[in-house]
Amino acid sequence: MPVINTLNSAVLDCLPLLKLVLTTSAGVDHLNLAELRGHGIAIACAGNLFSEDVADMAVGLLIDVLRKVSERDQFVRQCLWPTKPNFPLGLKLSDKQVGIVGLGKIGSEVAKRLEGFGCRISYNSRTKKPLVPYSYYSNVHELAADCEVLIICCGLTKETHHMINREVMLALGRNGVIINIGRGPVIDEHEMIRCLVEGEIGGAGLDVFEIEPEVPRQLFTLDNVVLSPHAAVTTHESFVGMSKLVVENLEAFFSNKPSVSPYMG
Ligand SMILES: O=CC(=O)O
Repeated sequence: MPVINTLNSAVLDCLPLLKLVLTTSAGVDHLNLAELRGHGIAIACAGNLFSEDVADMAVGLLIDVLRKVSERDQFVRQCLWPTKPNFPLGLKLSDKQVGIVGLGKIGSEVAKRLEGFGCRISYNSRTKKPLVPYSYYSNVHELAADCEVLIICCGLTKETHHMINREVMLALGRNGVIINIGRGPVIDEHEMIRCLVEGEIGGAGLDVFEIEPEVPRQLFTLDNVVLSPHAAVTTHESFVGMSKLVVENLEAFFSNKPSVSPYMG
């Protein structure tokens, strides 16, 4: 798994006084956690600060793909409405069987929202959550086979890298939709593009990509794909919250108190 890890052991060896790494992201896949912990360095992150915004974005992308919002927008802007009134039909969101990959805070917020839309929810995660009412699948392939939509909410680790592979996408099927607001490399992007081009899956809403900010040009040509530049967290409110959280973490650190949002993974 390619990780741009600027805080490698050579750099950390030159920083013997470093005691805290404070990242403004919720994901920590850009950090070598074992290395930092080995050097006795604490890690603080955005914690759950962005979860609601990211969940909103997941639902927004899903509605966009199913109801062709961006595609219809282009249709109107390109003045095609008067000449071509029969725009292809969209798909209904209510009653969809939705599989959530990663039922942490973001996944749970997505589930909560989609329950409100009348969707049926199931999920895959490392372990079954004792208190949730949704069906649990220990195997993401089986989850995909039983769902019409897969929403990728998990973080990127060695275990989740390319977890959504060709077989999983084929199991999701020709009408299946993938939404990714987790991390690009959780999906085998090359295979996803092949599946989209060949009609082996129905569509995708993507906020994250394998090698950002490079987005494969083939995706630009596909009407059943909605693209966003890793922007799920970018609300005014989340940025104000993040500024506050950074200050709180620094104040805690310099007062010898525990981090306000320690990375617990
Ligand atoms: O992707 C955004 C984050 O991890 O905060």
